[in-house]
Amino acid sequence: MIEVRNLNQTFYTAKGPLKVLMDINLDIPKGDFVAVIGRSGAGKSTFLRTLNGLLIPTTGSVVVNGTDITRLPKRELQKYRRTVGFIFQQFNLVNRLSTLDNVLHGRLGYLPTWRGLLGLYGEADYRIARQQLERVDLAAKENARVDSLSGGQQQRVAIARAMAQQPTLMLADEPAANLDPVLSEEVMRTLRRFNEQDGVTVVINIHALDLALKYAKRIVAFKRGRVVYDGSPEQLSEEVVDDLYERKEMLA
Ligand SMILES: Nc1ncnc2c1ncn2[C@@H]1O[C@H](COP(=O)(O)OP(=O)(O)OP(=O)(O)O)[C@@H](O)[C@H]1O
Repeated sequence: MIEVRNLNQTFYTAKGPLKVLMDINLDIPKGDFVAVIGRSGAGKSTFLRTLNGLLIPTTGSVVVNGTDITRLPKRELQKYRRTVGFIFQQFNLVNRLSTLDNVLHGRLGYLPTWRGLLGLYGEADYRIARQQLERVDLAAKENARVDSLSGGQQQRVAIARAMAQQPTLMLADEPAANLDPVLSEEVMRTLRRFNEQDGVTVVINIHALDLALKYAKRIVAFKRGRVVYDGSPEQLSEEVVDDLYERKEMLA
């Protein structure tokens, strides 16, 4: 369970303070699948980075299973981040390495640093990595250099790597943005499958509203740093969407 309380994020820029998140209050129960939507600059990525402990909020807290992760000592924060998978728009794989080696990177947080540096993974790490590769249908490609795979396959490798972390929370920042519509659906289906089969909580930033409505269990809409909708995909009305994307203003 994630409890976001009175979260505010202000960046102090050369042009003065920039309020990016304002008074965010959300409860995200285990196993939820949340799509965060909103216009560019609404604060979606900033919100995700706060959930991952990458950003310390200006004020407020993010309590995960009883612990406020925004004020953790470095070591504890590293431990927390081991349990959070992060999927990026640009896949963030190591191109010159094999598919399997990339998935094994998901195990690094469980290894002492020296073993990680030498790539000395244990049997269990290989087993977990191969299991995840199988689940994304890429077992046959384990020795292939990852940059020889298609974009959709690379994103599936990235998902397998995140799943190899055995995360309780999976964050994804526009994971389908660089993919064609068919591959985008495939990535969303994969995330939903892991969400349902493993009970992993998923929070995803996404511009494609159709995919958000089809695959998420819950929509959270941000407008200029505030939550303006939090509810089911079914109940998200045209009016809210128009207002969110300021469509009427744009057409006027
Ligand atoms: N570290 C930072 N320092 C200063 N400003 C920042 C920083 N990070 C983000 N911003 C600003 O905060 C605002 C919100 O950015 P954010 O990336 O969270 O938006 P977003 O909703 O994810 O947008 P997009 O959909 O384009 O990714 C933007 O104006 C951005 O320029």
